[in-house]
Amino acid sequence: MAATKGAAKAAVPARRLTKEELVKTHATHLKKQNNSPNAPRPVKQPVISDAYPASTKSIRELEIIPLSELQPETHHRGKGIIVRAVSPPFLGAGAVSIVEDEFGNADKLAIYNQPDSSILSAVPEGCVVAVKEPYYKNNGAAGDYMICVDHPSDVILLRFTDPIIPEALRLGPLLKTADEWKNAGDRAFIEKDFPTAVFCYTEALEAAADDATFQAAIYAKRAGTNLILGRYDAAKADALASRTGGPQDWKAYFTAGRAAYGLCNYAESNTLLTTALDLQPSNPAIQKEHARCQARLHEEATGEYDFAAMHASLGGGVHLDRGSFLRHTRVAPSRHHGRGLFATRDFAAGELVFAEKATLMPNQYEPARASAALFALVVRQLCDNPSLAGAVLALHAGEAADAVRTGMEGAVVDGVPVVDVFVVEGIRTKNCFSAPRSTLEDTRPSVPEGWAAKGLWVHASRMNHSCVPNTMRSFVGDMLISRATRDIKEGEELFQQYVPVKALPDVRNEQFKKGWGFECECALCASERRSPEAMLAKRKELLAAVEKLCNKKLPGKELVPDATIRAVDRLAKQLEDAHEPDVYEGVPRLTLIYPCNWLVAAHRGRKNHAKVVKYALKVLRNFGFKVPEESEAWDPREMYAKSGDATLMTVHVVAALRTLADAYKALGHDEMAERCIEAAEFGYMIVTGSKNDLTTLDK
Ligand SMILES: C[S@@+](CC[C@H](N)C(=O)[O-])C[C@H]1O[C@@H](n2cnc3c(N)ncnc32)[C@H](O)[C@@H]1O
Repeated sequence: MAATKGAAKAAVPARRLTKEELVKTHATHLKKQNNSPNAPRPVKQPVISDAYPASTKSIRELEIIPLSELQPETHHRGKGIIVRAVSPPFLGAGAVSIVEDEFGNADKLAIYNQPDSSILSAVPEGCVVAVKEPYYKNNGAAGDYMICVDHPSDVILLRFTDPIIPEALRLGPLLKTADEWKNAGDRAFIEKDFPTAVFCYTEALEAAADDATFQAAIYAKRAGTNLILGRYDAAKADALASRTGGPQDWKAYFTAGRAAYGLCNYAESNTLLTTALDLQPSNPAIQKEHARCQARLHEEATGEYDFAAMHASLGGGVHLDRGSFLRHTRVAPSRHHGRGLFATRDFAAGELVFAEKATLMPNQYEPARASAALFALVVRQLCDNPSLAGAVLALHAGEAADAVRTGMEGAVVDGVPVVDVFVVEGIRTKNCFSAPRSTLEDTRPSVPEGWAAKGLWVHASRMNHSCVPNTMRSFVGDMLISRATRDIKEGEELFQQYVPVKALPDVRNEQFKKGWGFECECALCASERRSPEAMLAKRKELLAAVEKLCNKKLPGKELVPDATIRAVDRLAKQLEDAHEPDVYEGVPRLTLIYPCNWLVAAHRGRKNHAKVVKYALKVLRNFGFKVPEESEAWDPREMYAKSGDATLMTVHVVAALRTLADAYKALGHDEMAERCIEAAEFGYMIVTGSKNDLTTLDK
């Protein structure tokens, strides 16, 4: 049954462009193509509202139809086509080729979302492909149509000897002997055309099916090539297949160990590298990899990281060679939604809860490109390393994307894992985090906003959102660090803020609803829901008025006039009075933070230290913290541990504490000043992930 999508079902078109017309136009496009190998290729990111599932059938179960039977705007369910590329590809967001079938019908084939590691990312002229359950669409102009392949697993590169290829499309094998294929593979390898090298070595293996020694050598070559391509599953399998039982097997174990390392499977890597080392105890390359693996296992077990070294290494790349420390947290059903992350032991405020290396994070910090780069990387990983697919595919994808799941995602059909790009995009949007190169650097006032990579951390992704969360995440390169913002008990659910929360409860909940499909029930949102509409309206009105006034005169180099300060103070007081004590007991008062911070800055400019103290304390209170009294002997860390379960930790808390310290110092209250600095530094560790002094805040 053919299924139409969008426009009403059209019949077979009366006229399509002829092969000559197609080839001629294609040739003009090819002339304009940017052939530079380093030219960035755009990514066609799928639009979830157009979602359709990936084919889950083998090409051998489908009815093969001629191109002439394709109907526009139709998904040809139950059918397939087999075609040969008769042109070089035009490479843009996809690879567009002119193809023909066994009857001489020609058409345009656009293949999207193939990883660079696949030959099909740039379909070579002459190769034969099968497209499963093709989607055919009009290209705008009359007679101009295109077969459009979004899911990478919907197109299969056929081996030249595959009996499914119709007689008329057969070229016969280009090369005949195993040696010829091996040599072709070696040539491709030298030219750094690794996908072609893998293809040729595969043909060589087939051609030498009876020669185990020859095969072992080819497996070793293919293992090395797959390792370079980042196809670690295949590299490991090939390496192990290259074993002969002799002393030279150390090479097989060494390659397999490096492949397991690439999969971040350090326990398995350690076993394989140890075997390699047993066979070649004095080999320095194995010793080095083995030591590296031991270091990862140590990090996984202890959570001991040299954060200063991690920051220092960022110049050399953002993908840090570190293990993930996850062992004191676990994924379990949550009463808020699906599954959540839970503490498996007590944590003190400030402690490292977990640290996770990105499952996937492209080194792309340009805001316009970051999302597409992550999407492409997830697709690539699912195609290239099926063993990692489970953890990614298990993530929540949102209702729209979940609706197209067939349950076959990740299953290998026709030799490739089923990859559904709409499910991938759903997973990306619901689970990715924006990551600055370093949160520490990001707290500098001079850093431009919005410069962040997008990445996927499958463990951290399990955390549900709270506006007053008990953990806070930060980044160093592709490492996500999660620290406790207050004391956490064993068994407690862990929460994080998905995005910096907006002050008004209706505005922020609208954002959650739109972005993630939920309404927040954290202590703050639950409290604020108890406040009548009229009070919310009053707070909104006062907030708008005070913001307008504050924005007219931002405290900077010039002194703010007394009259303006008095007016802001009056409005801030009214706004404070519009917070019902029973509703806001023990929870933040977010609308008050902006005017209070403004008043801190205005009074600081006038060196009115007592007023700075007054308003900085209010800022802390408005983030939900119990503020220190001068008369009390307080341990600075208690501010985090003993302020209740509804505090909101941000860098503004650190800044307020530091300003408070300066004001106390100016007033001659040295002890309070010292304690505030200690509290600020402790808070800065929570914010940035590691111990740092406060100097970065000024740069
Ligand atoms: C990154 S996932 C979090 C893990 C998710 N609970 C799971 O089962 O995989 C994001 C999704 O969790 C849900 N979610 C997160 N925080 C929530 C909360 N506070 N209340 C209700 N649902 C929430 C939303 O459906 C959101 O799209």
